[in-house]
Amino acid sequence: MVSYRVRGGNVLRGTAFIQGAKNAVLPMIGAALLAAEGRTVLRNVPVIEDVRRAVELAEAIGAKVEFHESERTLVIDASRLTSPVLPAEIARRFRGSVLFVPALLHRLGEAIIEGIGGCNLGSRNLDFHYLGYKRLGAMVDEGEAVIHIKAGGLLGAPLYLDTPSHTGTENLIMAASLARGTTVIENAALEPEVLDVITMLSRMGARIRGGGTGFITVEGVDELTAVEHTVMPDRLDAGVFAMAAAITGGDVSLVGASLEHLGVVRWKLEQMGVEFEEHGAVLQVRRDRPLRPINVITDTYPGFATDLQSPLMTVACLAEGSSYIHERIFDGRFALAGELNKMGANVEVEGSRAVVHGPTPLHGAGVTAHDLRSGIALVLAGLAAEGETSIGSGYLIDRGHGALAQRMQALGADVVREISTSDGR
Ligand SMILES: CC(=O)N[C@H]1[C@@H](OP(=O)(O)OP(=O)(O)OC[C@H]2O[C@@H](n3ccc(=O)[nH]c3=O)[C@H](O)[C@@H]2O)O[C@H](CO)[C@@H](O)[C@@H]1O
Ligand SMILES: C=C(OP(=O)(O)O)C(=O)O
Repeated sequence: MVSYRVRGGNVLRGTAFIQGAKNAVLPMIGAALLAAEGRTVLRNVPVIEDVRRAVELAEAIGAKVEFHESERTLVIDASRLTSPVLPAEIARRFRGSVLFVPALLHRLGEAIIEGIGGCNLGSRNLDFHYLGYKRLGAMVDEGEAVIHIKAGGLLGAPLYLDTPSHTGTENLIMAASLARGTTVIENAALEPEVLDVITMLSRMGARIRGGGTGFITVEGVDELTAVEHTVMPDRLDAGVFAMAAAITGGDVSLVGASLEHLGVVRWKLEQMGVEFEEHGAVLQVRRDRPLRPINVITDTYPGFATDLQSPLMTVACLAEGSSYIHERIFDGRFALAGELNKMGANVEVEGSRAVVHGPTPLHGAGVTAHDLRSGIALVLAGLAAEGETSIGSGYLIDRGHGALAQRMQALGADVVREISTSDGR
């Protein structure tokens, strides 16, 4: 059992290194499995549990994978895939397992999905994925426990997404890249991670136009080759460290953060009183005035990222007035409110809306991470709280943030990662 212990009150100052993006590297591992020859090299890979699970899953289907963690580099040899089964015990532990399906369909003609994990955020449907595969010519059998997808050679087709699904767009682009003929995907996702995946696939030989426009055209090719690619920085990790500076009234330099990728998050934090300054490739973030309340509506990119809604809720607890949050992407993403209230916050939730009545001084407590982002949001709460906060289910935080305690400690925070055995030893 992993937990995080945070003693609050320290003002964060110094330099933090932003990791590579979780939500880019997972589809890139899926893309690497499309290459039937050679070895793919991925650099700037975040050392997080989701990547470790992805490595295990790739090995389970026959790929040879080396994760050189200290070099943050993955070397993937997918020349021999041997099993179409994504086994439950690995696949259920992270969402990225769903991104292995296109490679299995092209390389082995079928994918057998025994489970799909990821954060528990309410309904997380995959109907756009399945509908897309069907339109490309696959047969999808959605059983109670196992999903079986079969494809005897995919054919390009016009596709659309009801809403611009992040992994849905990536999966359909990958499926279309080796399908015969042309595929057009309407209402495609615009996230920077999706564009980074398109860049990698294009280097591999895929013919993809329209990334970032919402209309993507893919001309199928016969094969894709193994390449070297550097994963983009993680804008969610950057957003969290910016908010850590904000909540403690600190001043931090973020190496590898991009203001462009932060988008609306930057404007919202500025409205709250946070200052950003770019010094070449380093982003400085500081806050030395009282926090103002904020209104936030989450949306697909370029809207406010739902994954940063939880950390922002924590920051809003210290703002001088009431903040309003409308969560539009997931229908179960407010479990954090109850945990923050245990720490002295006053957050009211009604349906998809939350009101954060600030400012409320926070005090340390024993709290639980319900998902990755509520976990990191509780670490932020602990930084601002009086006394000690203990955050359980820390594995969920480790799914998406590597070396968190060390990186926080480097800024002067008192954050410790602890491991205990289940029998209390
Ligand atoms: C590994 C990864 O990249 N995870 C990210 C990805 O998740 P993920 O790709 O799972 O999120 P989606 O964009 O697909 O889902 C967004 C919404 O669309 C709905 N939907 C999606 C697909 C579908 O076939 N049918 C359907 O109804 C979902 O239920 C959800 O309400 O994007 C989310 C939204 O930015 C982020 O929070 C996750 O961090
Ligand atoms: C929801 C998230 O991840 P996943 O889609 O991997 O569950 C997240 O990163 O906050």
